[in-house]
Amino acid sequence: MHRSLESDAAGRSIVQFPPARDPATVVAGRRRSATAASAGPAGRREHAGDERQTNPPMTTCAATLIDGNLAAEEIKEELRARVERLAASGVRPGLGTILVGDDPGSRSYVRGKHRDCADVGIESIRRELPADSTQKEVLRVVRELNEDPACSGFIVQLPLPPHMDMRVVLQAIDPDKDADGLHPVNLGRLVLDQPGTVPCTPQGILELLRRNEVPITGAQFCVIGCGTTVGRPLGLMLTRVTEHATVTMCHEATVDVAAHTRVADVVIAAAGVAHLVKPYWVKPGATVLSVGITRTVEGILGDVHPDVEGVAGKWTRATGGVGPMTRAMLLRNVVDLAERRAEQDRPSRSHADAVEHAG
Ligand SMILES: NC(=O)C1=CN([C@@H]2O[C@H](COP(=O)(O)OP(=O)(O)OC[C@H]3O[C@@H](n4cnc5c(N)ncnc54)[C@H](OP(=O)(O)O)[C@@H]3O)[C@@H](O)[C@H]2O)C=CC1
Ligand SMILES: Nc1nc(=O)c2c([nH]1)NC[C@@H]1CN(c3ccc(C(=O)N[C@@H](CCC(=O)O)C(=O)O)cc3)C=[N+]21
Repeated sequence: MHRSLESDAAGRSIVQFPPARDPATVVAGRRRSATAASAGPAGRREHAGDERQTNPPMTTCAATLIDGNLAAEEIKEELRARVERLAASGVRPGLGTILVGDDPGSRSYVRGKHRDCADVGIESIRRELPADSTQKEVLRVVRELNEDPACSGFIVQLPLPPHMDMRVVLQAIDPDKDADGLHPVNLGRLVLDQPGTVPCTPQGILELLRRNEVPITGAQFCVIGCGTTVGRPLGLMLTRVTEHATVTMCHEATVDVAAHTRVADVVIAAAGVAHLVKPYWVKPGATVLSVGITRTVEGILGDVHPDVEGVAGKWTRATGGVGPMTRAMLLRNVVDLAERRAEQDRPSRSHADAVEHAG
């Protein structure tokens, strides 16, 4: 492998891409000449940067777009039926959100979550605190929702202001009300393959793959990013015996991420680095999901370069893919929690029988 290596201030190796004689640039060159007569709209070149980093726009053999909005709508339809059944037994699920500060992105996510709740009949419980609140004040609201019988599950919108310790706040959530699946008990249950609440985004990714008939068992996955909300739990889920995928996890110290993505049947980009995955990083026909988000003045940029469309078999864009599924899975977690609680609160059949006999 030919690549140029440098070291950063911490002495870690940095790979310069594209390396001058990297074999992938040959692939990119071949693609360029093969498609020279079918150049796509000029607008698709806007983030191309170095010409050698990206393939030219390809209008032929474009990847099939995986539609997260459609799958999320199907899931919401399933949830509406479950919510109606709960309502018939006198139970209304409720989702709580705790938003600290006024980050416009976070505000917009939370708004979206409550719109979704209204859409399927889940009650919304909103708590908002100013950015300069103390951690103690946030913990008080966490405890309040832990105790609130109307709240089946809740989330603390991340990131929290820098003066707070996210771990302390997440640990204060009752694990049986942890709608995000980010409490250490639920992450521990995931490691041990025990029932519990599973984080929304990896759950949404698996659901999206299943509904779009992307093979999982035996497939080679490359997950870029091992953060707590996406990459790390996704790796755990993909390697359970029920999924049995082979997974390579990449992170900032991975020397040559492209070497791992190029051999993958499925690439999941969850690093939060705009347009990280270039077309020449992708095995032709592979499935590529864009999860990481970078907000810019021009709008949302995903971790996957738009020209990947010309190489992938199936793919998602930065929006309309994994995002709506994350929201749908949050609703599903809340309905799961409400059903579990209703089951626990119902007197068991044997107990009810015993009462009847006694009477
Ligand atoms: N679309 C959706 O529904 C959702 C999107 N997101 C987005 O997904 C992204 C990931 O979220 P989260 O898991 O919380 O992220 P974190 O910030 O916790 O983790 C990011 C991970 O990416 C790795 N990384 C960063 N830069 C590179 C790079 N150049 N090459 C390889 N790996 C890299 C980091 O490596 P290291 O471990 O070495 O630091 C780390 O493991 C974010 O952009 C977030 O906004 C999150 C939730 C839902
Ligand atoms: N406790 C917590 N749980 C989270 O799940 C959580 C979080 N904090 N902090 C931030 C990230 C990010 N995240 C997204 C959810 C939906 C979309 C989504 O629906 N996006 C739309 C576009 C939305 C827009 O245009 O702004 C789409 O992809 O089509 C995106 C990102 C959840 N996160």
